[in-house]
Amino acid sequence: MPAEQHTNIKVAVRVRPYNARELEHKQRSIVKVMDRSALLFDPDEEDDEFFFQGAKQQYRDITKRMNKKLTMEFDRVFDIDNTNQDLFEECTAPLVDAVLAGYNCSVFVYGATGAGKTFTMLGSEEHPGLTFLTMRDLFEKIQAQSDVRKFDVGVSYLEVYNEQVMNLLTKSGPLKLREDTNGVVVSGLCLTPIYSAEELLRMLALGNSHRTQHPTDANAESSRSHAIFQVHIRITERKTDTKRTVKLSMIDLAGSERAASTKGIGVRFKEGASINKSLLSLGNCINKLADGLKHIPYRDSNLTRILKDSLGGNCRTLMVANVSMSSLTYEDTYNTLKYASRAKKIRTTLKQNVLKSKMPTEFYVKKIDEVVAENERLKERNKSLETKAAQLERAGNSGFDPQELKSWYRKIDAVYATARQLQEHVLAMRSKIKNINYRQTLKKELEELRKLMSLDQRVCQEDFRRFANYMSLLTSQNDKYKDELPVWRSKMECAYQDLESLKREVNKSKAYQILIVYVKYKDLELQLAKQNQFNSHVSAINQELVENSDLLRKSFRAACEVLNQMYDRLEDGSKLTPDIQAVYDRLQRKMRFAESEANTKMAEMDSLAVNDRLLDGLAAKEEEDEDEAVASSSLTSSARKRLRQPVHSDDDDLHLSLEEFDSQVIESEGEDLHMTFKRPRNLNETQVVAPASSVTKKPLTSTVTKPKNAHKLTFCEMMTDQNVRGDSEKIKKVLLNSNHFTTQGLKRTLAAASLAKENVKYNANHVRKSPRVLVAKAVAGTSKLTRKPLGSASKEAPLVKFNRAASFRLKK
Ligand SMILES: Nc1ncnc2c1ncn2[C@@H]1O[C@H](COP(=O)(O)OP(=O)(O)OP(=O)(O)O)[C@@H](O)[C@H]1O
Repeated sequence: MPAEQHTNIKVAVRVRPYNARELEHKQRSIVKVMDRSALLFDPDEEDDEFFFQGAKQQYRDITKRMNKKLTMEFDRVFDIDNTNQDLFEECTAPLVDAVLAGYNCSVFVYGATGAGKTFTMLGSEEHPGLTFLTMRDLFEKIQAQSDVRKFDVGVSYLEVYNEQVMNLLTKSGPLKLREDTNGVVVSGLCLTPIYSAEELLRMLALGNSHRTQHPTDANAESSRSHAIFQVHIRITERKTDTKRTVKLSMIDLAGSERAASTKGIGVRFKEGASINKSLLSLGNCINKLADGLKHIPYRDSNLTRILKDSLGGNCRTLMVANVSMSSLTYEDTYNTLKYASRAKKIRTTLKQNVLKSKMPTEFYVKKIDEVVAENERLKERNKSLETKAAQLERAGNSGFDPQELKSWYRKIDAVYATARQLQEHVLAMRSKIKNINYRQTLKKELEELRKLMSLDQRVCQEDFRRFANYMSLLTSQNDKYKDELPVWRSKMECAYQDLESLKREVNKSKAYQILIVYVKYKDLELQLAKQNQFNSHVSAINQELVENSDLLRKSFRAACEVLNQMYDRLEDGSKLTPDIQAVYDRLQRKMRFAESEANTKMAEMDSLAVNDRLLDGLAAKEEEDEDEAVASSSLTSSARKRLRQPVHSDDDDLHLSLEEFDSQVIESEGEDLHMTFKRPRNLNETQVVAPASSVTKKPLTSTVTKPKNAHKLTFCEMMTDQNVRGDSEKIKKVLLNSNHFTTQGLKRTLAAASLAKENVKYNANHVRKSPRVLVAKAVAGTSKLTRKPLGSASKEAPLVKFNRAASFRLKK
């Protein structure tokens, strides 16, 4: 229990200087400040000289009343030159410390109208009053202590006007007063929480602007009400969590006045009466308190009810009595000083407020309301966050347990990793097999060439032995791979089956929507791996080709040198027979033909037009021509064979499933050389380019049903000699009538069929822009051409030759 202290109300008197009106009346001073704590009221006037007929008299003017010459003592007396800052430092700064130590404190100013109460309490911008200075100091000290203590500050600003209690901050009222165990409580008064000195001062300014003021004779800005500014502070010790609530009240009373001095009539008179009534009650209370009486008539007025705590309760109180030094306010000043003297005698009982809250219930009601509102706000926010989270969960993972999804991902990763490893292994083996096959083929061709060119049979036999050894080494290597391949392929098939069953599982799972995306991604990864291997395989084949062609070039150059030397010698020795000359000429022609073949190849590449029959025709013609040209026959034949193979465009892609892919590969092994893999157009599908033989002899029609093959067939049909030679107009119609042809196809075909010139009205732009219109114009029934079987390609020399120039013209 905190110790109680008994202390008297501190009373300070402040004397204000003369105002303009007082100076006008040249009144004498009735207050003389003796020292810091004493003053002399109505001093004896040694300087109050009496003159009669121009001469100074020894005796006083007997018509004048006797001076009171009252010496009065107070806790502090402030003379006219003391400032508000002086008052603050000496009187209210210690109170701030007391408040923060847990004591309730009150400061009220008392005095007649115009005595300087408001000037002292509120001040002006240049001379800030006690309230401003005290509050600023309070907040600075609060700030300084915030490390060790927590402060909750709330303010209220009340006005008692004509006995009615109004809230100056909200400009509302009248409010009722009631009493409870904590003392007098203002019903419906809400404390406004504040967090900085600036806020507090803003509140003060707001309240002041709402205060009732009217000019009186005594004061142009007379406050016609009592203003009570209260700061409630809850102090929580951070270490011990000890709480205490304290209150600092700053009270600016309305001026005590005599009706005569203010000359109030009507409303002003009523105001004055009311003010006087409450001040009279205050005076009574002060008197009784000073006399130590038990019954104090606080209830006589609302002002005294509100000030009950400050006057006779647990409060450290400072009363500032404002007086004017002018004899004009003689009575008021005397009364004020009398009251102040009486008040000085009042003793209050002080005790530190610990735990026991002196905050009004309204403060807690407000606080609880705030907490409840905050709670509601947080609940709402929580609800909306929960809804958002649920939405995100639904959108993001369809409400699935992340752990469950993780285990799915792990499972998918594992199955795909196995499949990928096996796929890589199988494809690598197959690439090696193809490479070895290809190398063997090329080496064989070279060997045949070398044999033809070799003159020394013994050297030839020796070389052949080494060649045979090398070939058998390659063969044994290849056999080894071929033996192993089925085992690995079946493993790969199993892995693919695992993939399929995993996909079925995924399809049935609840997390289907998420997992299917992941599975697709893994599929793409798998296909990409296959694509990369395909690229490596093509590079390896290319390398073989480069090496081989290098050898060929060297051999060919050497052969040509020998041939030329032999020719020169024969010619020099006049041994050049017509037969030899004919062979030589044929060889020369052969070389020219090779040049034209190269041109044809270039044109093919240029236009991407592929005409199997045309090539077949060329090859047939070539076969006819080559009989004696032995030296180049082998190579030319293989070249022809290669030419016979269809050059696969994207249009010829054969879409196979993974299983078909593998079975097809095995069938074709040894036949196809390097066109094993085909670049997948759709990465979700495995694609294989079947070997030429399987396309021409036994098309994989079960899975290959692309309509563009029909285009190819029609194309081939059209290019038969019969059609071309017979009726070029007919071909044109066939072409135009065929809806299997694309613009590009038509263009190429027209070029290939040398129809460009005569087909003036169907120029390239027509063909490109409106093939359908052209088709519509075509003669009906011309498409009923009989199809010739593919194998029945004419052995006759083709009449249709590729016209590259026409093709260029068309492009333009
Ligand atoms: N100590 C002072 N120094 C200078 N001027 C002062 C002083 N005290 C008061 N005054 C001036 O005297 C005039 C009246 O002062 P103030 O309004 O404070 O009186 P009041 O006691 O509040 O009057 P009321 O009771 O009618 O409101 C004001 O113009 C004020 O500036």
